[in-house]
Amino acid sequence: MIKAVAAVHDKILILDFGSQVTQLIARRVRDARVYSEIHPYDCDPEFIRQFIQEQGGKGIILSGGPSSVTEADSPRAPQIVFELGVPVLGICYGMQTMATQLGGAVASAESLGKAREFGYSEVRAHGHTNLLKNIQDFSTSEGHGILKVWMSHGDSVTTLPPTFQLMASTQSCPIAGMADEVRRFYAFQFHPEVTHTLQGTAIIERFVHEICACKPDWVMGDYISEAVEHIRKQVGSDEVILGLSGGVDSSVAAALIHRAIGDQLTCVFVDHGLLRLNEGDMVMEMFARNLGVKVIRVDAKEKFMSELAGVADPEAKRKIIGKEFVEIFQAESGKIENAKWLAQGTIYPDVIESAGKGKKGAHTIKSHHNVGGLPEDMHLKLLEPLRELFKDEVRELGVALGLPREMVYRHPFPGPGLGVRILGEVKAEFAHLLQRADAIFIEELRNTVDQASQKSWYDLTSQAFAVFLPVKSVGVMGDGRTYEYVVALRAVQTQDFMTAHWAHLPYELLGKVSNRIINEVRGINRVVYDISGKPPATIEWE
Ligand SMILES: Nc1ncnc2c1ncn2[C@@H]1O[C@H](COP(=O)(O)OP(=O)(O)OP(=O)(O)O)[C@@H](O)[C@H]1O
Ligand SMILES: O=c1[nH]c(=O)c2[nH+]cn([C@@H]3O[C@H](COP(=O)(O)O)[C@@H](O)[C@H]3O)c2[nH]1
Ligand SMILES: NC(=O)CC[C@H](N)C(=O)O
Ligand SMILES: [Mg+2]
Repeated sequence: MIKAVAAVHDKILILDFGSQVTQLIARRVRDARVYSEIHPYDCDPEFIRQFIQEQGGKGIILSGGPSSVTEADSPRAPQIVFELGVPVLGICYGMQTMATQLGGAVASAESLGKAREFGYSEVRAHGHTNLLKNIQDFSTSEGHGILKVWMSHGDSVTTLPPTFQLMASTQSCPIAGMADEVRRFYAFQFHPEVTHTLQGTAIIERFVHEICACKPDWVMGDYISEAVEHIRKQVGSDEVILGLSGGVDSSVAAALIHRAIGDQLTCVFVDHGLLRLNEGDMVMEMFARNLGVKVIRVDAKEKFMSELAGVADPEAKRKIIGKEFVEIFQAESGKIENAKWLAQGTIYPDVIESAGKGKKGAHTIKSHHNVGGLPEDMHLKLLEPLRELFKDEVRELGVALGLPREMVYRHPFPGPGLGVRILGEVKAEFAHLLQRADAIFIEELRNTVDQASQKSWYDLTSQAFAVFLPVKSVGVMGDGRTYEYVVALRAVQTQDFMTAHWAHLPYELLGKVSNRIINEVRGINRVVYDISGKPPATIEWE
């Protein structure tokens, strides 16, 4: 979250022990319209004291994490967390360290002779703590409340700390929740922050609104004014270059930064030859019309194509594209006096999927060009005001900033563009074929309205595009033999782009798109539809 926040909001401190889903805790707290900040578990105790006693902090949440409290030197919460008199919620590792620090005991699955527990579980909610009262998914014939939750742990609390009572249990995890209602310390072994825990939002809302007594007063309008103030402080009188793609994120970042620093911002739009059909002209036109921001268009088609020639490996291509982008940004910044910052529309999913930097044990799925690909010696400082937001929040912010709906609700388009949609080696010839096939697909999605919802299939899908497969297959057209390339269509539905379903497009629509592509794009004689979800596939093919 933006750190320079006025003390007027009630807020929650989240201490991060390195979980993959810590951001989701902040997300759920934000959904409850309460401001929160994430800080590392080992931050200065004096910072924590000030946060709580001087800046409106009303409660603390301890995240999960990959360590095991049973190991020597594993992380602990600063003791002050338990001494400030505010409510504390421990989640998974957060529960385990709370138990350990307050006099309970934790053991590993191995030492207990049990299996580790990952995924769906049903938890019995015991007693009537203030946190869980009347929150349940269903109740059993004996009248026990049951919560459907998501678990991900090896260790478990085996002895409650003195003064704690049992709050939840499962067969395999007898202490799945614990509470000390006098001190208002609560903890769960399961993860209330993930959407698979159906009552998770209700639990987090109960914690922040009722247990911590935070006012639900955090809205996008505040986000804007606080982000604006923060950007002004950070940038001072420096000039800022922003990588503008015409996509949602960089457009919203541009509007936000422009609101903060006006003409100190110059946007750089790179045409790398791997954009959608006519995209370059459209982006320039859209910006001139809507934003009143300075935009420079850089034609780098030849440079990108020559650097990519002969390279087939997806990660290698991504790294080259990332490097070329930065070189252009550096070169452009050299032309502007006092340009010291590179702004990008990086959002939270880019950050997690790319590297999970600073997160022990996190895997790199793919290097998003704007995160993994930046060189060490870049002389520009990074300004990324959307780095902790999810896509739907970025859209909400865009609307609040007054951007037109057509811009804010466009499907995302990856920075490396068709470079990761032409499998293997990128060639200009393939890019031309793909641009036309893709444009037909998008046009038909826009023009086909679903009767039930009265929405177009473009609006009913989160992202849709064509992929070029560099394999040839045999066909017959006009009695003649063809031997040409294949295009795959991809359309997905997703909320946060972290997981996605393939879209069940109507057969008639798919049929029409296939017909048009094969008839109109000479060089393609076969169209297939991708029916893989994410996971196990990803949205893009590379
Ligand atoms: N052609 C481009 N020219 C300049 N900068 C770009 C270009 N493509 C991507 N970028 C930079 O990389 C960032 C990440 O790209 P990404 O595609 O994730 O976001 P976006 O294009 O702003 O939004 P969307 O996700 O809706 O496509 C952008 O915010 C932008 O700063
Ligand atoms: O700006 C970007 N630079 C990249 O390098 C990149 N790779 C994937 N994407 C977009 O991220 C979302 C998730 O995509 P994946 O499921 O393929 O990882 C989808 O929306 C993808 O289009 C990128 N965006
Ligand atoms: N998700 C977590 O916080 C896991 C905590 C701890 N590493 C365990 O396996 O039990
Ligand atoms: Mg984009």
